[in-house]
Amino acid sequence: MLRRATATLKSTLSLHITKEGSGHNGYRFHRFTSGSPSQFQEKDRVCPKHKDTIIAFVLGGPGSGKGTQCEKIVETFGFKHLSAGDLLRKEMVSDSEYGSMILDTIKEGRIVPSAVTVKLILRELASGDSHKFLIDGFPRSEENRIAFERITGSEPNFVLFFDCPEEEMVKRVLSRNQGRIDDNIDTMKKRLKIFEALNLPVVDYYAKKGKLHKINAVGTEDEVFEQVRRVFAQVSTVT
Ligand SMILES: Nc1ncnc2c1ncn2[C@@H]1O[C@H](COP(=O)(O)OP(=O)(O)OP(=O)(O)O)[C@@H](O)[C@H]1O
Ligand SMILES: Nc1ccn([C@H]2C[C@H](O)[C@@H](COP(=O)(O)O)O2)c(=O)n1
Ligand SMILES: [Mg+2]
Repeated sequence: MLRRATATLKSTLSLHITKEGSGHNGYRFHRFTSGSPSQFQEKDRVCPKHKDTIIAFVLGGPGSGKGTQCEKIVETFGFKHLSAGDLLRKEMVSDSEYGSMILDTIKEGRIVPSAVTVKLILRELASGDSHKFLIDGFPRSEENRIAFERITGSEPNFVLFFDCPEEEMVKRVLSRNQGRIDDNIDTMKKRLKIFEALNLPVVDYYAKKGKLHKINAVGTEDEVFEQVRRVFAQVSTVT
């Protein structure tokens, strides 16, 4: 039987979790004592305890269509969608002490420190009773990946990668029209460089582990989703 969460997330970079407990979905919390991911120890772990927990990371360059496809996956396969970018934007406009740091980082197309992003993701993983998660736009770097794996002690079940030519990504971002501060050509150029330098190594890492499902992101939304559907049919037989 699942117990009610009693964990309190203290709003600090050091990710202190002051009480032990578990969420409806079985995420257990342990006491955090350290600040940097490299300092996390075995006892600091936040573990998915629900035996059927499924975590899929959703990767791809800026504008490759991650968010669009995640919405379709939610409708069709009932996953909970966590967008790291959306969580950071929400945190940015809240009263958070990290607000201005997140704003500056996103404007410059850089990556927010993992301690902040992982904390926001863990909070979502532990809330509600879902146990099937799409984590969109994360990990964006090896630092993100290592922090998540150290803290949760778990790896994604599988990883989707939306492969899209730069030219197409630029076209999509510049016509997105959602008022995002990073949807301009200067920030986009920086985001593409960061994507290549920091995110592609993560993509390679999961490819080598046999967890990566590469999707051709060029085509209509429905054409792309047909490929996604095939991946879910395949993984549902092995997860
Ligand atoms: N297959 C597609 N063909 C054409 N346009 C698309 C396609 N998929 C998504 N788009 C459009 O491209 C834009 C970017 O898509 P989306 O926001 O899903 O990308 P993203 O990968 O989440 O980007 P970001 O990393 O910047 O959040 C949106 O305006 C969306 O409507
Ligand atoms: N793991 C992440 C995810 C996102 N960010 C920041 C930097 C991105 O450019 C921005 C927007 O993310 P998106 O909505 O495009 O997924 O948010 C980050 O620092 N770390
Ligand atoms: Mg997105």
